[in-house]
Amino acid sequence: MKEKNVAVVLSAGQGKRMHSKMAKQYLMIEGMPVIWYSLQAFEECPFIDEVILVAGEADMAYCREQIVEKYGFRKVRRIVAGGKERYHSVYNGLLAIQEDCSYVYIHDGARPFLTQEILERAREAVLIHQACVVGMPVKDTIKICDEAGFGIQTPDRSALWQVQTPQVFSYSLIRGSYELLMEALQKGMEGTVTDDAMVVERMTDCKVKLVEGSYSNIKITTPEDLAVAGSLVLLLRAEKNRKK
Ligand SMILES: Nc1ccn([C@@H]2O[C@H](COP(=O)(O)OP(=O)(O)OP(=O)(O)O)[C@@H](O)[C@H]2O)c(=O)n1
Ligand SMILES: C[C@](O)(CO)[C@H](O)COP(=O)(O)O
Repeated sequence: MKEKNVAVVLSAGQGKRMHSKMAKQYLMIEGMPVIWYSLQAFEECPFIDEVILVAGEADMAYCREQIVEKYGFRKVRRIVAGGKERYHSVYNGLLAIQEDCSYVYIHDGARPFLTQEILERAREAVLIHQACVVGMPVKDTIKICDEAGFGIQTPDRSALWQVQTPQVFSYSLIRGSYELLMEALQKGMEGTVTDDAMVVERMTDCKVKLVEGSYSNIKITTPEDLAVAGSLVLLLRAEKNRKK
């Protein structure tokens, strides 16, 4: 069977930490919306066949007209409504994928600096391991603190990675893991779910391989990230022109 790769691009968050009127994924970086950069990476990637865009219920028409149609993203086959938390949005994206899908590339729409090199490394890893996440070794020392804000433990930094997206899985593995998660949550399972790898870690025996991303593959979360992103776009553009 031919390998079929589908990207689920998440754009249904409210961006509360950005404190802007407009959701952060639609704010501009050097003339283009944040989400444009994320979608463009998949549009340019030769092995991604289609994209499911997950948007806020109130933003679905905006996404279709002002993002997908305006910029001509031909790989976006469906725009589906997200949910309250990131994992609800991922689940809705997964439900929209057809059964003939081989691998799913889940990506935060608010991470605009995804490169073709990262996508290639992720593909190599998922073909071997069935589950991988992009990330980078942490640069700072990390403290675990108590409720009063005192450091109580300093984990060995050499074993710590900061995790990014894309997070890539065989379709059957991630779909099955999310079905189990939804069942467990209904039965009262507690705890936060902040990425997709932890769903696979909790719900299955499958090990998730860490793949080198990039320190530039930042998530736009707070206002200073937007300023950094503006500088990064200019820097990466200059680098690209130098290589030509
Ligand atoms: N219910 C949600 C929450 C988040 N996301 C998406 O998941 C990515 C990462 O989430 P985060 O940075 O936490 O975004 P927000 O939830 O929008 O931010 P905040 O937590 O500050 O409100 C973003 O692309 C966001 O649009 C989503 O699709 N659905
Ligand atoms: C998935 C993720 O991008 C990994 O860093 C991140 O956890 C999602 O964003 P959030 O800020 O934790 O909701």
